[in-house]
Amino acid sequence: MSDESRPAPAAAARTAVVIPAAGRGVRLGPGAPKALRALGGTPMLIHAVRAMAASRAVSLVVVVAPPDGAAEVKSLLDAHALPDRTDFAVVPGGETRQESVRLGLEALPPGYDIVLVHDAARPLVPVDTVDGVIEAVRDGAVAVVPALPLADTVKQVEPAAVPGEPEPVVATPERARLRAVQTPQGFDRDTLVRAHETVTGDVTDDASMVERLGRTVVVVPGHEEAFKVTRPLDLVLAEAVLARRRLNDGF
Ligand SMILES: Nc1ccn([C@@H]2O[C@H](COP(=O)(O)OP(=O)(O)OP(=O)(O)O)[C@@H](O)[C@H]2O)c(=O)n1
Ligand SMILES: C[C@](O)(CO)[C@H](O)COP(=O)(O)O
Repeated sequence: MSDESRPAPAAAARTAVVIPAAGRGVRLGPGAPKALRALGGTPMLIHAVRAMAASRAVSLVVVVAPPDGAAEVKSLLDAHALPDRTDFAVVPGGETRQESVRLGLEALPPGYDIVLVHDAARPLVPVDTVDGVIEAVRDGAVAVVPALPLADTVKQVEPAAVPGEPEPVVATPERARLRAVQTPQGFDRDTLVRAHETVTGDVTDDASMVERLGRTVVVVPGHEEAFKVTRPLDLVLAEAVLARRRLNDGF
């Protein structure tokens, strides 16, 4: 079925979220798996779960835990206050983000027509961004990514033949047409499942798998606070954003 002929899901279509949280966090440095590290005294994963459950449209959250950490993640979810209206499940993840997302998708029960995929490593995404993605899928898009314009100019390079040597620039893409893509990414469930069943090779996000199916992916506004905690400085920024929120909220 083409994008044009796909009927928009009913406004009542149920939405589930898969949270890949099985990464090590190598770029963040030594320590516990990244999703379990503390942000403002609470594991990053719990912030991400709360950010998804903050949307009234979300009725199920499936967390994809580090392969040997499913029991620990279950205990964490039990130990933290989470909304009653949302169901939670935990499954063990895989070697790559792609594999972890696939394992999360396989754990989804029937009855959820819209699926979001959200990095545990983006703990501070605001609920308006989550709702904006869901609304765009409800309006008929098969794949939706939140994204921001770039502040830096981007160069395409020829990787250096010898590591450490200067890399020759081969092109400067027009910045006005580039976007930095975040999560949650939102999908028509059948389309995302097909993408994970058929697309092979290295990809860094789920929407690019849908692109490879030849389907249209659309962009909605992302948010500065939906940044990914990847390197140590990102954790400093996340702590500052959280402290500002707590000050503004008066707790
Ligand atoms: N095998 C993997 C690898 C990554 N992820 C998840 O995918 C998200 C985005 O990945 P990234 O920020 O790259 O996390 P890590 O893989 O943990 O980071 P690094 O590459 O620095 O090790 C994270 O929530 C991470 O837990 C996952 O579920 N399973
Ligand atoms: C999915 C993602 O967060 C979109 O920006 C990103 O591609 C994940 O990349 P990473 O290599 O796992 O950090």
